[in-house]
Amino acid sequence: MPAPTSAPRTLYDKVFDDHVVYSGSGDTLLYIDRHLVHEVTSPQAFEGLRNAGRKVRRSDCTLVTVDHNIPTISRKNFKSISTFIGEPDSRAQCAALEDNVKEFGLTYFGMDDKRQGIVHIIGPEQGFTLPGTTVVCGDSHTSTHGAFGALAFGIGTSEVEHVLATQCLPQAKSKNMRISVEGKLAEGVTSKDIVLHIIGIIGTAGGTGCVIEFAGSAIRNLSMEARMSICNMSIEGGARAGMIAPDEITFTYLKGRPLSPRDGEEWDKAEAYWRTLKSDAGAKYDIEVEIKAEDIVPTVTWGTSPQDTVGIDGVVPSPESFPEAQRPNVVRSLQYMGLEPGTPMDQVKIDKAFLGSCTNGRIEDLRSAARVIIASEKNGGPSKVAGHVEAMIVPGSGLVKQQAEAEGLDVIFKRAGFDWREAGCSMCLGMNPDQLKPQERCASTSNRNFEGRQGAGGRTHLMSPAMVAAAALSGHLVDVRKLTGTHGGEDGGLKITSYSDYLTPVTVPAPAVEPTEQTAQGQTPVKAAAAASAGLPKFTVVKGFAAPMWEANVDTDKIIPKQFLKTLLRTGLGAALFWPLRYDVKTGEEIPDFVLNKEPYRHSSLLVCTGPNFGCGSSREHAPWALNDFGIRCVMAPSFGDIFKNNCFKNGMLPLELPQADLDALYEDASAGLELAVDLENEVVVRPNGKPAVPFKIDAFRRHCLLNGLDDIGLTLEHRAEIEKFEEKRSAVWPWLDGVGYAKKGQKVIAVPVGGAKKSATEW
Ligand SMILES: CC(C)[C@H](C(=O)O)[C@@H](O)C(=O)O
Ligand code: SF4
Repeated sequence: MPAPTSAPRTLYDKVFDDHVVYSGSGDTLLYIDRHLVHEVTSPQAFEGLRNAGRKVRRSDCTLVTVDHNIPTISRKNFKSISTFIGEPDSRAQCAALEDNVKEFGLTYFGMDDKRQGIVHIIGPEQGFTLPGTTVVCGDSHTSTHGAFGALAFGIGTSEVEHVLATQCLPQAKSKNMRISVEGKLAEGVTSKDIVLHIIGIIGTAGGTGCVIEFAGSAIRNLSMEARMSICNMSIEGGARAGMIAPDEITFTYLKGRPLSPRDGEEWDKAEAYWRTLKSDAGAKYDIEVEIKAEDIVPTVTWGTSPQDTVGIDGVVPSPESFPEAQRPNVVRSLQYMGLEPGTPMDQVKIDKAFLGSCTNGRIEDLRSAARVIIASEKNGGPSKVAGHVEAMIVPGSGLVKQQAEAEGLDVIFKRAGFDWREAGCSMCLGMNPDQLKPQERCASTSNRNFEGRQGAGGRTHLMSPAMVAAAALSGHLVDVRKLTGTHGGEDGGLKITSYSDYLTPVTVPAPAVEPTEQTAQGQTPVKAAAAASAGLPKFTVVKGFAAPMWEANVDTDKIIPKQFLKTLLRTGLGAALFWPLRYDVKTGEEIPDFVLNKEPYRHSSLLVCTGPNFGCGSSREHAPWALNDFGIRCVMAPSFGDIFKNNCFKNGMLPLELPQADLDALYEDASAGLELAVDLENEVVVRPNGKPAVPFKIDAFRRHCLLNGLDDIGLTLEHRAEIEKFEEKRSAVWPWLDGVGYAKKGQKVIAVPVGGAKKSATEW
């Protein structure tokens, strides 16, 4: 551990420092307290463990569920995944997860368990997510958990394997960014509007390389649910993570949760530590953004990037209102969205409404939508979902559903014509049967409006749960305040009446299951023989044609869309690389103009993109796998999405950041069909015809690993002694972090009943 410094530190600095296992010339090795696992990004990781003969180091700190692939229809007749999930690839992925949790002995909330839900909803709900912890998941929206003052970030599948095997991750320190939102929110404005407004200002690359701390009075006044919605979308702002300092609101939320520290001495000790988790006065931030709460109005998106935001009182923008370089993107977005510049946003008609996802699938989100329905009815507005609209409400977890039903919210929704579903990711991503049809337009509480995100050709407008409810009732996007009235009041007029005026709220009884002690340490010793590196192809010189691209913010949904994430393999994705740009959605034919469909670029081994933020969005390692499988081993761009960049390194690929002028020159060479050579040994890109080479510098440790094809799990395991020492200290200083789980004392892990044969002893 480094000696604590006396210089003022940020919240992020503090949590980072408290998890340093080892700090050498390369990356720092960080200890990971909590690992959440879902079915999409884990099969190849478990396979990797199996192949290397490795075990899961801390099953007591690992929590697993299914969420992305599962249907959200009634589970009344649920017997098993294999009979319930119709789509073969989805079924296979979920079945693989169930086999893996059995084989590796992990705590799993399956479809017959009320605690199942979207991975980012269940962690906080269970008290698995705690202040001051490091939390990871093979999923970009792991940033959600930062709402508790945790350092929580998305990782790729290779890193999932790394954490399973070692409970550690090599990490470089990110920059500190603070976004302060001061003042009082206007009526009808919610945390979703805050975060959409922020992303509209900073852009989807605004937080690249940073951990954002959200601060200011408007943030401090938010509930935990609202804070989670904000941190959730830090990733849409390009950041590695978002954090909010824990306070009384956090402690009250956590008290009594199944995996929270136990009341009494343990809780007191934990709370005393948590109270130290705030930025010191005078702490330095690399970037500061200040936002006035009163400037924020109910906000919606008009385009195909989360930064394409506009107030509901605004109009669809025209390409001319953007800097010239951005215009082609804007034109493409408008075309995709089927929108005419100048159209008032509140005249945009919708076909579907979706309330759910890890951004807004929590109980408060459902309450907020229910209030709008009641208020509208009271004010003589629409009380039923518009005739041409299909609207669905998908609780984020079985427990959210149970709570909502206890409060009678389901009755309000069903009476108004909303479809009331079971927990899952649902239409946020459309990896399951809930999807938009081509050109269908959806008002959605999710977090991404990328092309094809909710279904091929589907059109997504992001907004708050209150705004989605209002749009569903009105049949078009609308200012929620038109339905609720503008009565003022503490929560922006949305509490003009309460659902409880209609129905008696019932509180769901506290969980019966107590967290129990568990033999965490040493239960999964790593065999020395197994620690040997699995090895990667060496990266020395890669020479060949370079595909030229100019687009900004090429997101991973574009590199490899959701329908290809159901594979259990790392290979075979090359044919689907850039699917939405490469093939016609309707006919499946190649689009002749797309670069990879032209000669000589069908044989590219390099890619030059002049637009920034390549690989932003989701954590899917499928993106570098697809590039690799196609034959592209190096992407050159001005900047990269953080998780994508890491994922490339983990696959022996080089994401090369270069200055704009150099990229422009390389783009020209590439466009002329000339070959380039990336020479890592000498750190130069060699250009054709004797043109001056482009020099570059990459981190020495990364370079060493690439040149030698080193698998960094093996490298981490060389620090076994330091890891064990850290674990000893962790048990002494933060004892509440050990032995979480649902096992009875003496039992190593819970036996998970897969397929509903018998109820888990831990069901509550
Ligand atoms: C499937 C997963 C890799 C992905 C993510 O990382 O975000 C998904 O949750 C998403 O929202 O796109
Ligand atoms: S963003 Fe959507 S798909 Fe991704 S984890 Fe959240 S709900 Fe699931």
